[in-house]
Amino acid sequence: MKIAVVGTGYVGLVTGTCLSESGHHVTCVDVDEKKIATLREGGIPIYEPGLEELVRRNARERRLAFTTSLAAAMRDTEVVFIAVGTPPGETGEADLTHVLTAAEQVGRAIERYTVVVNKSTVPVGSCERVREVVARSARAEFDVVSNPEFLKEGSAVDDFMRPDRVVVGVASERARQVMADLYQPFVRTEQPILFMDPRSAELTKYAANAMLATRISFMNDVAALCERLGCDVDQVRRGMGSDRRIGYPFLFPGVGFGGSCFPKDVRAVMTMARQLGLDFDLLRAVERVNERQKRLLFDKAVKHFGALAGKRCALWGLAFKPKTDDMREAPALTLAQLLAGAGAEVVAHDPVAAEVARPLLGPHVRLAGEPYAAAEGADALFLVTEWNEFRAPDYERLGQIMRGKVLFDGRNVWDAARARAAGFTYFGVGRPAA
Ligand SMILES: NC(=O)c1ccc[n+]([C@@H]2O[C@H](COP(=O)([O-])OP(=O)(O)OC[C@H]3O[C@@H](n4cnc5c(N)ncnc54)[C@H](O)[C@@H]3O)[C@@H](O)[C@H]2O)c1
Ligand SMILES: O=c1ccn([C@@H]2O[C@H](COP(=O)(O)OP(=O)(O)O[C@H]3O[C@H](CO)[C@@H](O)[C@H](O)[C@H]3O)[C@@H](O)[C@H]2O)c(=O)[nH]1
Repeated sequence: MKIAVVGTGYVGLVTGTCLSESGHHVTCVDVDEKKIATLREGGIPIYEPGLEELVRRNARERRLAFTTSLAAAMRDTEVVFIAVGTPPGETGEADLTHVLTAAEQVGRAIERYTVVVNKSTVPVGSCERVREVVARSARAEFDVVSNPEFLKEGSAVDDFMRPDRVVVGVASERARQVMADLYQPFVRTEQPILFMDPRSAELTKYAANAMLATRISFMNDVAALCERLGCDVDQVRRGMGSDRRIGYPFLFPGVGFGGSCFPKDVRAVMTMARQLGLDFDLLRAVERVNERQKRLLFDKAVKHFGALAGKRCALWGLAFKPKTDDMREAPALTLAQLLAGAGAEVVAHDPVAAEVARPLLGPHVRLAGEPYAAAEGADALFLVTEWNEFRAPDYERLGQIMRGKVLFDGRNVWDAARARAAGFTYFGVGRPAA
C-alpha cells in the first residue's frame, strides 16, 4: 500500500518506519524543516533504540521517504495517518489545533478513496470533527478511522511491531478491511485487532493511560505507607503482583510519572468528565499524589540535611524514563529546580538527554559528561532515572570522590545493604530505614 504519515515525532516516525518495514511505501511529512532535513540525511531527530537503523535501511530500499509537502506525500495514497501533537490547552483539554490543521491539509490533497487514520490522542468525538473538516475540501470518497497508539518511549519499535492489541474505531466496512490488511503482519500470533466504534476507541486510549497512572500513584501511596510502617515496598509489590488479577507491570514506586502522555492525559480525562458534569475524583488524587512524589527526594534531603544551601547535589538521570531523550514533564526538572532554589549546587548527568535538558534546567544546574564526574565532591547523590549504567555503582569509588556519603535512590534500584555496608546513608522510596 502507499501510505502517508503526517507528523514525524515519536509516534509518526515509529509508525511510518514500522509500516515501511512490513513492505509498504511510506512518506512521512512534517512542517519542521529541520527534522525532515535530518531524516533525509540519514539521521533521526529523537533518541529511540533500534529506530535509526530501521529508518536508514527502509530509506535506502526506497520504501520510506521524507518531505515537508503534504500534497506530494499524498499523491496516490490509500491511507494517511495523522500523528501530530495534542498538547494540553489552558483548561487541561487536549488542544486539537494541530490535528484539525492536518485534517484540513489532508482534505485538500484527497483525490482518490482514502482512509484517514487518526493516531493522535484526542478527546471523544474528535474523529467526527476530523471527518467534517476533511469533507469540506476532499474531492473523492474517504473514511475517518480512530487508531490510538499505545507504544512506550524507549521501547517504541518493539511495542509497535509486537503490540498487545491494536485498537481500531471504524464505522465503514471498506475502511475496516484496509486497517485489517495493514495491521495483519503485526498481529500474527494471538494479539487481537479490536474493532469498535470510533468514540469508544478514543476513550480506550485515555482510559488505559489513566489506569496505568492510577496504578503508579497507588503504589507511591503504598510506598509512603511502607515507610511509616517499616515495611519493604519491593516485597509488598511482589506479593501484590503475583495475584494474576493485579499483575506485575506498572507497580514500581518512584519519583512520580512524567513524560508527554500520562500527566496530560490524566488532566484531559478530568476535563472531559468535568465538562459533562462528572467529577473524576480518583484522577484528582492520582495527580495530587504525583505532584507530591516529584518532591519526595527533595523533602527527604531537607529532612536529612536541614538546610541545603551550599550543599552539592549530584543527579544521575534527567529524562523522564530510561532509553529516551524526552524531557517532557520529567520529574528531574522539579527536583533540580527545588534543590537549586534552596541554594544547593546541582550537577547532573544523563547519558542521552543532557542536550535536550540543558535549556530547561536554567543556569544554576551544571551538566557533567560522565556519572562519576557529576558525583565528584558531592554531598549527596540522587538517582532520578534508572538508566542501566547507573544500576550497579562503584560504591568504593563514590566513597572516595564524594564529599558526603548520602544516597537518595528514587527508583529503588540500588542494593541498600551494599550501599550501607560501604558506609553510605541510603534512602529509597518505601524501603525500610537501616
Ligand atoms: N510520545 C508517545 O510516546 C506517544 C504514544 C502514544 C500516543 N501519543 C500521542 O500521539 C500524538 C503525537 O505525539 P508525539 O509524541 O509523536 O508528538 P511530537 O510532538 O513528538 O511530534 C509531533 C510532530 O508533528 C508535527 N506537526 C504538527 N503539525 C503538523 C502538520 N500540520 N503537518 C505536519 N507535521 C505537523 C510537529 O512538527 C512534530 O514533529 C499525541 O497526541 C500524543 O499524545 C504519543
Ligand atoms: O511502574 C512504573 C512504570 C512507569 N513509571 C513512570 O511512568 C512514566 C511513564 O512511563 P511509560 O509508561 O513507560 O512511558 P511512556 O512513553 O510515557 O508511555 C505511556 O504513555 C504513552 C503515550 O500515551 C502510551 O502509549 C503508553 O502505553 C504508556 O505506557 C515514567 O516517568 C516512568 O518512570 C513509574 O513510575 N512506575
